[in-house]
Amino acid sequence: MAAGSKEQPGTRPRMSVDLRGIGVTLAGRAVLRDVTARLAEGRIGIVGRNGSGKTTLARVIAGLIVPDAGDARTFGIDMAKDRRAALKDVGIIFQNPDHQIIFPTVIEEIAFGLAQQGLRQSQAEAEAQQMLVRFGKAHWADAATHSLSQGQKQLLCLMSVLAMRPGVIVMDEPFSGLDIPTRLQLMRYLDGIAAQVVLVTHDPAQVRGFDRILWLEGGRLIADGPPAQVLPAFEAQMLDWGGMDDLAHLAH
Ligand SMILES: Nc1ncnc2c1ncn2[C@@H]1O[C@H](COP(=O)(O)OP(=O)(O)OP(=O)(O)O)[C@@H](O)[C@H]1O
Repeated sequence: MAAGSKEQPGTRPRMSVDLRGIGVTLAGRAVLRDVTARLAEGRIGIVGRNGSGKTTLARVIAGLIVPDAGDARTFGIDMAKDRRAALKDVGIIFQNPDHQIIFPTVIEEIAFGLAQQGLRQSQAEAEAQQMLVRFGKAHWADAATHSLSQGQKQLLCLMSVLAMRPGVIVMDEPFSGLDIPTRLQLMRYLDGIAAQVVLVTHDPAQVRGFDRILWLEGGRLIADGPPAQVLPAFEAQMLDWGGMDDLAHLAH
């Protein structure tokens, strides 16, 4: 684990996810409504209840969903229209690593994205091996991906995305299957990377040290600000709703 291997802050790219009036309707239901935010900070947390629209917003940012209303740009580019730019500039880590991993061995999985970016296979595998070394997992190279635990698969997804050096990494509940030491190691590692991180979570503890928090409720942005301002209100509201017996307050 190379938690100490911080990249130079100066290498951090100019970052900007620009969301203007984003609306998404799925199966006839408004899932996101008029979400506007310009995200220039290095660490952004998106919090909200089940069904509040967090994953949908993460997918819009990554260019995987075209909004029905509004405009979404990352580094000035509409990632939904320019998949080549999206592949280069935006990394996404899904909630379920089984939806992401496609290759039989670890080294092939990490090398794939690098080859897609234009590296020769031998070069891609050499860089993939370096990424494994960085995480103290050189011995995983030939391991069968299906034999990894859920947490190990999440780590593999993270290494695959980091290897491609995206400007923005969008992570949807990336720590859900991880034990505490692995989660802490990964969070420490994330602290040191140059890319902008947009992290979706239910758990305020995971984003307390972040620069900015977006709170979604019913597809709307109901709070947007520093963690010290947004998270206490979010936690109080969650406890309040959690204490109610009226299930109508649960997400749809
Ligand atoms: N493909 C789809 N078709 C229809 N409805 C969808 C689709 N995807 C999501 N939804 C609905 O949109 C709403 C928001 O879903 P989303 O996954 O964005 O929420 P979330 O905040 O990430 O939830 P969770 O915390 O449970 O992962 C939910 O009510 C969900 O049922």
